[in-house]
Amino acid sequence: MVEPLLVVSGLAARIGRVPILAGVDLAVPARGIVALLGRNGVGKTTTLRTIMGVVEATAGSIRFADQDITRLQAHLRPGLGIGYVPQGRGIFPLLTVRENLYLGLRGPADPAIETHVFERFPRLAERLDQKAGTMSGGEQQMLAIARALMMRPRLLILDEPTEGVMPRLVNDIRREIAAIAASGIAVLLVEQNLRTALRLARHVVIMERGHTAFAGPPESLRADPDLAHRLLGVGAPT
Ligand SMILES: Nc1ncnc2c1ncn2[C@@H]1O[C@H](COP(=O)(O)OP(=O)(O)OP(=O)(O)O)[C@@H](O)[C@H]1O
Repeated sequence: MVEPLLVVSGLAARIGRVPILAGVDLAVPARGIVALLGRNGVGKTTTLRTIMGVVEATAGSIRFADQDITRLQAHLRPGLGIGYVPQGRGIFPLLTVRENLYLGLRGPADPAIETHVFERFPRLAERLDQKAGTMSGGEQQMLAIARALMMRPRLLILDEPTEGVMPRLVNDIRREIAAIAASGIAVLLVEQNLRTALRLARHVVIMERGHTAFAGPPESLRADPDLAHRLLGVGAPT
């Protein structure tokens, strides 16, 4: 059997002295979207930050593309093909759109990727010399996703990409995420909206107080409304 692209097993982490994660298990196949859900504060963001190496794993393992990266330095992880769009986007507001886009690249951009990114996000191509901080939240989110795509990731990790985005752009962003996944990039998505997550994802992982409480296809969650209610505090998913 082919190993999934990302495999997180028994992951534990602390912030300061406080244990935040204890027993996170999740797997992301090479194709499709995996949604990571859970109530506020259960540790979703900390899980993503630990995968990126910004938070140190105190136990468990992280494997990416058949390689153990649990102890790999954080700055080397994007180069393996892991794109990360953090919660709050991580855009540099005083730099231009162009400067933000090329920030992470070591050498010149691949023209094919540039074309692909600008076709996907034409608004950015029109605003290359604009200061990123003057764009709307949704446009900044698109910039953050575009910046991650410039590095040709095999896996794109998105932390609540529609948070703080005006409703008009929320659907655009969701459509782009689906299109990115359809283009063959694996996606790990933290998403607050259960319906959206179930619609987009092929696989759902739900966390509860620092560990994985459920992992399965969206259908299992739809078939068990009590589970969704218990773990997410929401009504039956449709
Ligand atoms: N810098 C920090 N210092 C202390 N505690 C923190 C820090 N960052 C996160 N925590 C705590 O760690 C726990 C997990 O936080 P995390 O942001 O990973 O959760 P989350 O599931 O992503 O929540 P949300 O949906 O609110 O973003 C929370 O209880 C939070 O209060």
